[in-house]
Amino acid sequence: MKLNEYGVTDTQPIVNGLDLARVIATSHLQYTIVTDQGQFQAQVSGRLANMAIAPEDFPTVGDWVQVRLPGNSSDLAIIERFNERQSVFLRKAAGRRSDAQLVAANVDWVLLTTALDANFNLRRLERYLAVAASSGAQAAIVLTKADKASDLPAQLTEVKQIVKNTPVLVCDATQPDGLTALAEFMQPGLSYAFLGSSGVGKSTLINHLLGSDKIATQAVRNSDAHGRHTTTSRQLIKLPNGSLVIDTPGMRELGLVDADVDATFNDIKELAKNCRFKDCTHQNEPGCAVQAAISAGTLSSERLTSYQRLLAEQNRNTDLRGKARENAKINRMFGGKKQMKAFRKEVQQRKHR
Ligand SMILES: Nc1nc2c(ncn2[C@@H]2O[C@H](COP(=O)(O)OP(=O)(O)OP(=O)(O)O)[C@@H](O)[C@H]2O)c(=O)[nH]1
Ligand SMILES: [Zn+2]
Repeated sequence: MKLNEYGVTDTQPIVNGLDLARVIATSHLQYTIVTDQGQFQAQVSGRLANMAIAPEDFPTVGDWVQVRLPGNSSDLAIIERFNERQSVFLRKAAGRRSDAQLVAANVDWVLLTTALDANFNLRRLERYLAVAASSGAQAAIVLTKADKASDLPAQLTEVKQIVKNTPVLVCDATQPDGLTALAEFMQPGLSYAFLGSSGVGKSTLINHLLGSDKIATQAVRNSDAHGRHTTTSRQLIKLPNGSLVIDTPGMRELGLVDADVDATFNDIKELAKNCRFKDCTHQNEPGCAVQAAISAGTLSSERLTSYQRLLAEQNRNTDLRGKARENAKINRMFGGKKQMKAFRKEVQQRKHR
């Protein structure tokens, strides 16, 4: 097994005695990693676990890590360090928790997938573009189900207006050569992730790309430290052409925890520079250049609404994430907010003695 089959080898210096590895699956706090020596089950070192305060402080699929390999191959490898992440995908944790969950790291290209059938939705594409813009990964658009397109040329024109220079790939899984454009786009050694809502055809695409290697999406069995067999689903999938697909469950339902809405709507940002008021909300202020563009037909009012909605959602989530991190820190350092206040009071009183 060669590690460089699992991605473009990272160039950060490796500490003496440690080995470079890539995380290919996670399951609770256990990780499946690949090194030049082969595949191992791993856990994080006590030092890393102690320093961690938020989910993004733990390894995730796609991470490059430095590990101490076990003497005995049935023992766990220990993850001692992280290498710097080139891209990160976060989502809002389920339920009432305002926390973020880390979904994947070091994706080179995020493939924003949307269907050309009745579910075709430009607003959803704008949302995905905003997530991609803040992730550190490059974005491409994958349009699926071309056989069900209502008007392919018109739909393509609409997409291109929104995405500017982002590559656009059209797929039809019902045709023998319907995925050629996508397959040719994907390069060996680079990591890709499909981002798109349920039913747009992501699994279908991955299975077609896997061809006769379909087996690779099935669960892998590993022995853990105690000789028990654990089953983890493989989340970093090697395609026959050498490219890699990161397909973690959370990748399919990203919210806007981390998004760059402004980057995606820089046409509106540019227009807004000409509004009379600096804090114009583009609703009914006099001298609003954005409303003027809508009246002139050069900007659609749907796009403005989409921008404002996404911006509000982004601001809400950014606040939540900052607060969640802050609370986690306080709990770790003081045991809670009350204890922190008591501690501060104590320090103040000492100063005055
Ligand atoms: N007509 C048509 N149907 C397709 C095409 N690609 C996929 N489908 C169908 O669309 C449905 C959903 O496809 P999936 O690949 O399961 O979609 P998914 O995005 O992986 O969905 P989740 O697993 O829920 O995230 C299936 O019934 C596919 O057969 C296509 O190019 N044309
Ligand atoms: Zn305005």
